[in-house]
Amino acid sequence: MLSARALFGIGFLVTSRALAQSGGTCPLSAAWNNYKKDCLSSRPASTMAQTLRYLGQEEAQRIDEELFSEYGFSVDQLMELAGLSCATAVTQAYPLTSLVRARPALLVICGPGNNGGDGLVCARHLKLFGYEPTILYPKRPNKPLFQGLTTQCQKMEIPFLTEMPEAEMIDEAYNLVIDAIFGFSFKGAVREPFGSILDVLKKTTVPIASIDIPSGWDVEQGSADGLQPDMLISLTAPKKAASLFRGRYHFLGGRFVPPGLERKYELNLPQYRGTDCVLRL
Ligand SMILES: NC(=O)C1=CN([C@@H]2O[C@H](COP(=O)(O)OP(=O)(O)OC[C@H]3O[C@@H](n4cnc5c(N)ncnc54)[C@H](OP(=O)(O)O)[C@@H]3O)[C@@H](O)[C@H]2O)[C@@H](O)CC1
Ligand SMILES: [K+]
Repeated sequence: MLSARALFGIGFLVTSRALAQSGGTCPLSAAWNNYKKDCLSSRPASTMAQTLRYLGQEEAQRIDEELFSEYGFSVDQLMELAGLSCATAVTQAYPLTSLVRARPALLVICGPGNNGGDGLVCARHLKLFGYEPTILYPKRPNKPLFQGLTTQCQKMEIPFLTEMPEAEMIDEAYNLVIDAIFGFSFKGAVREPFGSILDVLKKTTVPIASIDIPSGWDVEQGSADGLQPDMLISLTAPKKAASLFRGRYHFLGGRFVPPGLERKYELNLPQYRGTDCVLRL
């Protein structure tokens, strides 16, 4: 038997196009809207917010290493789950029907490490979900993992830009920028070409969704004059700087933490709902 959520999903897909054209409403879309509203408005109890651990940089890196060394995961496995979480969170915060541009165009900016890899996976899933991502990937590591992810995006017919557009052009063409430039290994002053890219992003008015950490922020201290994203998707557990996030949507994703690891680091992760891979914090 199909779950209520699955029925809502099917109904949403079938009816959204017709409703967009007619401007009408129907009980099914009203039910879906209620479900969505419920997801978006369900903030955790204050006790949960108090106990969820916000990780320091070294701790986040240690957890990452343990997932691979002691728990037997591979990077591409966790990256796939992380990127899928990010794409799913984007669909919840910015559903196709809510986008202001005629085309559901998004710009995904990918950095040189695993955060950039999450961005490539996220872009691929967003394309499957009906969005039109375009990728900027200026510094590509010479490793099979990233080459494979790039090929997959190319085969999904996702265009790649050769240079960063001007801020005005981004505001005109895209509904959202996905910031997959730096994650929890970022340190020190930003080096080129990412300094110029972040300068342009700071001038844009289009919402920014940051994966794991707003890029350019110190992982623990944040950055007063840095990016101010509208959305943050914290992976595994939020990092300390996430307590300074002031945007509208903070999601937790990366539902892959084994119980022993959660206990060891006292992560106190909140309960995800049902089979969801993301949770709004
Ligand atoms: N366990 C989890 O939760 C999982 C985490 N995952 C994801 O991995 C992310 C962490 O990935 P990561 O460790 O590869 O590092 P990341 O932050 O992408 O950047 C490293 C790159 O940035 C560069 N760089 C650094 N500082 C710089 C500067 N100042 N200016 C310019 N460049 C600078 C640095 O260059 P280098 O120092 O090597 O020259 C290197 O190339 C994490 O946030 C999450 O998104 C998932 O994929 C899987 C499960
Ligand atoms: K980021």
